[in-house]
Amino acid sequence: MEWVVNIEKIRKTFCLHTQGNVTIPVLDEVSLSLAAGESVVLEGPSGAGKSTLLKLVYGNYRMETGRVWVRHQGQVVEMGGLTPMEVVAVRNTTIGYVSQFLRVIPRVSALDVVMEPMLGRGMPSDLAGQKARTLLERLRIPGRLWDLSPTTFSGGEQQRINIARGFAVPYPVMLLDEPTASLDPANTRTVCDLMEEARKSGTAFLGIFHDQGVRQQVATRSLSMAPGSQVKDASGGPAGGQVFEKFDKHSSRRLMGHPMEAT
Ligand SMILES: Nc1ncnc2c1ncn2[C@@H]1O[C@H](COP(=O)(O)OP(=O)(O)OP(=O)(O)O)[C@@H](O)[C@H]1O
Repeated sequence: MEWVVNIEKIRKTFCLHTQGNVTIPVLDEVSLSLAAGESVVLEGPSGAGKSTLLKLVYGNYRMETGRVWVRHQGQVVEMGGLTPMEVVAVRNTTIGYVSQFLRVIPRVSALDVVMEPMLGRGMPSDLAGQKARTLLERLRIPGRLWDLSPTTFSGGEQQRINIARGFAVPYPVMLLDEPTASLDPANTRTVCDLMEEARKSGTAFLGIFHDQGVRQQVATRSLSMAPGSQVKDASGGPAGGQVFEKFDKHSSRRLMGHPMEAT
């Protein structure tokens, strides 16, 4: 199937300039492609580089080597080669990102935070308001909070505002970094439902979920990231990429191999 994101041999090492130039190698020639309607879940121990990989795809970090190709409005673009304005354009229409933390803007109401991406795409405000209310209801945010700034909301409430905002408009690609971290089971189920609805409409997900039950529910494919792992393919030889273990939900088979391989 045609990819929407193609990560090609990316390498990332952090250098802590203020701490004696200590270097932290995180990603070593990681490759992965993501197709429309797929939900790829990244697994691996803390520090394996899962969040770093998402941030590289989103254009937050620069990679040392490698490329992140993205299909954006009929063109193929390479995230590392874009200007900041071009990165913003890709984020507005092609790649959505939901982390566990809401960047709260003081004095902007929860309803406005959720409506903003819809208004940004030209949706009339009455329709945007209606859709925002539906999302807030689905995510069980009490109506008395809708007109308040989320500044004082609980961690879980802020996280649900973030999710409502993230799912307010459709994106071909969504990056999810622990979006259910502080949620109760009912709201976690709602997030899984929102993901499934979007996936069926063609959204490709690349996500991190520490809850194994959520991972099993949402993944169509799982990739295991091993920090500092040797570079091997399924036959044990060099593959030019970090080892990933793949689990194909539909075939219920465990596969070992290079992540660029088709599943
Ligand atoms: N901005 C940064 N500057 C320096 N080092 C960083 C930075 N971001 C991440 N790291 C380091 O990179 C490594 C990978 O971090 P990352 O957050 O990607 O791991 P993770 O697999 O998402 O972990 P977790 O499951 O704990 O969230 C860690 O050792 C971390 O200290």
